[in-house]
Amino acid sequence: MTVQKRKVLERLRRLPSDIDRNSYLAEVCDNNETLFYALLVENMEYLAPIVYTPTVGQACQEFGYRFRRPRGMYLSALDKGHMHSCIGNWPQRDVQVIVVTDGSRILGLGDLGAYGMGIPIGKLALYCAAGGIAPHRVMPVCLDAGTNNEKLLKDPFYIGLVQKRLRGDAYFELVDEFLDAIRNRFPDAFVQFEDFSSDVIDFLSAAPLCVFNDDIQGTGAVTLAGLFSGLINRGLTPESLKDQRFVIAGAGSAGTGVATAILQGIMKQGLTYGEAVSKFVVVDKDGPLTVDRLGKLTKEQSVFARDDMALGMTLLDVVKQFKPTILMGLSAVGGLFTEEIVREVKVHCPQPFIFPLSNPTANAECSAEDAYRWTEGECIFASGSPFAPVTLPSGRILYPSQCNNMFIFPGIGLAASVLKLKQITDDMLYEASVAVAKSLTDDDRKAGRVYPHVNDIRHVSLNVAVAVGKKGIESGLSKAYDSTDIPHLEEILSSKMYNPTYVPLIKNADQQ
Ligand SMILES: NC(=O)C1=CN([C@@H]2O[C@H](COP(=O)(O)OP(=O)(O)OC[C@H]3O[C@@H](n4cnc5c(N)ncnc54)[C@H](O)[C@@H]3O)[C@@H](O)[C@H]2O)C=CC1
Ligand SMILES: CC(=O)C(=O)O
Ligand SMILES: [Mg+2]
Repeated sequence: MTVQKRKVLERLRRLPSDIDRNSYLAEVCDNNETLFYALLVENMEYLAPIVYTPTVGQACQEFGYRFRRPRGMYLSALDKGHMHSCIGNWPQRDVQVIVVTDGSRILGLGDLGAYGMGIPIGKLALYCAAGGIAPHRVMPVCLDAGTNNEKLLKDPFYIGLVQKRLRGDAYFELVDEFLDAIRNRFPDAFVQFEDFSSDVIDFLSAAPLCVFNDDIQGTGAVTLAGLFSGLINRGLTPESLKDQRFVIAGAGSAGTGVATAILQGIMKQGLTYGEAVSKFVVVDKDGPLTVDRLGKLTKEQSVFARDDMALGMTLLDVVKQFKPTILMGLSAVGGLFTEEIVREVKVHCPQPFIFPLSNPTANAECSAEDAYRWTEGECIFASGSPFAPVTLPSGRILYPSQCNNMFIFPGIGLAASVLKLKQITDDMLYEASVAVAKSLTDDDRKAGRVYPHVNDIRHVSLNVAVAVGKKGIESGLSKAYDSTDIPHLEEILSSKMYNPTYVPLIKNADQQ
């Protein structure tokens, strides 16, 4: 395979843009899956931004024009009443990990309808390469309930249903029928919900299936991990999480998921619920979440409603009043963190955390270069999509970190599929955060990183799987293993990881 890999890499380097590289890699994957995964495993830093965020965003936007061959299962509102037979037609018999989207909120790009299929495909590429799930055991799914994106409804290449989105009962019946069909054919499958608009998310209790919402749970866990390692880098202990003050811009699935995970993390350091909740201001497009908005907030948002802020306050006003030590963005609004806002944070905290987590790159609340410049290189920076190292005028080089749920979901999927976990609990997610924080190397820390290098993602995913699996077994939630297996978990899980190598077509005499 060595020459083949070299050839593909050379061709990739000669292509003019990342979107061309993305299309070419899709072709490689269609023609030779083993080669594709071998390349991805060995060149994660180079290829993850092409297969995954940020380029996958453009791939979704241009999905119809670039479409060559179907990959994954498209289930539309027209399949209502037939989903059992549709799922029955999937050619592989041992599906263990499913990523499903309805395309209603793709990264920070809004409603992309059936074009959203690029996301389950990209996520599952990482499940295979980083989490070691064999490619024949994964299934990307797009639930096509229509789209409200006028541009797509007029797009001659649009591949989805040309109709407005189903809402209410009609929509939930579609999702229910899908889940029912999965339960019927793949009862032990792990189902990841991805990029569903926050106003329709209500599936986390799809028992007896093991379901996981990546945007809420995965993003929460990965963010908490970066806070732990950032505090350690600053010479503090993880317990000092309880002394931080958080402003989170964005109160959708990701923003509230992050706030909830940190809240639980703080309570584990000994604070009461009331004390912990007072550490947060969560802001949405209308300003801070406040008690006078309670009737209009979701259950998850209501937790963070405050009585000392006013509806309509700007982010700058909030920062001035609350004096956060940590500023996070999950708003999908590119450039939301202005120079004035970031400098204001630094007035009260000399070494703040600045985490613009929205994807893809154009939607990040600020760039790495801006955040470092505006804080004289003193901030801890992490973003959802990768940024290149930044050289300050002094010549000092700073290495931004990538805070993306990609450090969490492949490991959770590995644990869930091997151990046949019945559910993913908050305790497991907390252990996943700790495992990511512990996976940093001395070199990562020396470079000021708060997340592991992406080239280590396979190892990080194994660490996550071991931590989550151990908690799962201890909680009696594994259908396949018990407490006697805990000491051997790492060996068990690593031995089950898919390795992209060619299998000999003709067996040697001693193998026959
Ligand atoms: N780094 C990572 O691992 C992840 C990043 N994300 C990113 O988070 C972003 C949001 O995702 P969701 O929460 O699912 O979307 P969403 O659409 O549910 O939520 C967006 C939120 O931002 C708020 N918002 C809009 N304009 C704002 C403004 N000017 N100021 C403050 N808040 C504003 C909205 O009111 C809403 O509460 C996306 O860009 C997505 O790519 C999501 C999951 C993981
Ligand atoms: C990373 C991810 O899941 C998102 O941006 O939605
Ligand atoms: Mg997502």
